[in-house]
Amino acid sequence: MGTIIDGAHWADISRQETAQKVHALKKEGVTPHLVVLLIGDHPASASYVRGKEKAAQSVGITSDIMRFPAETEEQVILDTLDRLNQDPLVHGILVQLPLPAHMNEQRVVARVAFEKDVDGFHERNVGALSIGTNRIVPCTPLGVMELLRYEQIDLAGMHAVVIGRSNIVGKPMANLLLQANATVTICHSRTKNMRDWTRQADLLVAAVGIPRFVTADDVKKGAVVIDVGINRVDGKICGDVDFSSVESVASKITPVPKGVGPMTIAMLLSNTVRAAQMQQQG
Ligand SMILES: NC(=O)C1=CN([C@@H]2O[C@H](COP(=O)(O)OP(=O)(O)OC[C@H]3O[C@@H](n4cnc5c(N)ncnc54)[C@H](OP(=O)(O)O)[C@@H]3O)[C@@H](O)[C@H]2O)C=CC1
Ligand SMILES: Nc1nc(=O)c2c([nH]1)NC[C@@H]1CN(c3ccc(C(=O)N[C@@H](CCC(=O)O)C(=O)O)cc3)C=[N+]21
Repeated sequence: MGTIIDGAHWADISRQETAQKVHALKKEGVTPHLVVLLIGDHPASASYVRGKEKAAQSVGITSDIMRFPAETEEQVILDTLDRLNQDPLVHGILVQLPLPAHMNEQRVVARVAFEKDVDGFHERNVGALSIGTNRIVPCTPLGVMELLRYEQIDLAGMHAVVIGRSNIVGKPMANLLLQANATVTICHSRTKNMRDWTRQADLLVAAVGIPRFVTADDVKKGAVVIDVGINRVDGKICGDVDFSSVESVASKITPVPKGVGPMTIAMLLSNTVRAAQMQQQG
């Protein structure tokens, strides 16, 4: 039976490190400040955003949530972002996704000043990650890398298979694993005979968005399995991995909840401090 990776514990450790950095910044007269834009009434978003607010407070980061009705014109959001970009007291800006259908996600995300883009979604931050001059790295894949580091998993030479190629998770995840010298395979909805790939994985990262998509038959004995998925089934959240079957095959596995999710939030705080530090240094 595999060891369960305690994401809640590691997120706690990470937050303590971040709190110390916040303390040091405050001595220099800088209080890291995060602004979250919540547009529309996507039910999960409201609860995530409250979680972010609470976590920020716990490490001494101040935060504002700006709420906009779903029918808000995109221009209002763009103007708001322009103002926040100019405001020296704002260090981090996050636009909660998904956006209402009438908004152009790419255009909105591109409007956040890249220095304040604590999600790491701006093309400048994406480009930096891609050429290895990392600036701000997307929270979820960064959180996975931190978990692997805390668990002392040496990725060099490992075959890492990532299921999913989104800009938020799959692609940056693959880039980070490549930087850590893993051999990386990315699977997606057009991959043929996917099991042939996943069964070769020493590290398997599932970021698909389908409940319990990965089963024991997809996993090599002794593999490390990271479940990024957050799915709501019958009012409960579950991952993209069929935990009960895969647990007995994997050497280590993240649960859902209390796996990658809490690390994502911890990395948002860390990115906010990083952004404040970079703005402080000019
Ligand atoms: N824990 C956390 O902090 C976070 C969790 N999440 C969760 O992670 C999951 C993935 O999120 P995200 O990347 O944004 O999702 P997307 O829907 O943007 O991407 C899903 C990816 O999975 C691929 N895919 C879909 N169906 C299959 C299939 N049958 N076989 C193989 N690949 C498939 C898609 O392929 P294609 O490109 O071909 O369509 C796509 O690349 C979701 O459950 C989400 O809720 C997301 C962000 C943060
Ligand atoms: N601009 C933007 N940035 C994001 O980072 C972003 C986003 N939009 N939109 C939605 C996704 C999803 N996401 C999660 C973060 C934490 C948990 C989390 O902490 N989950 C807890 C459980 C929470 C619960 O019980 O509902 C856990 O896994 O233990 C989940 C999901 C960030 N996202």
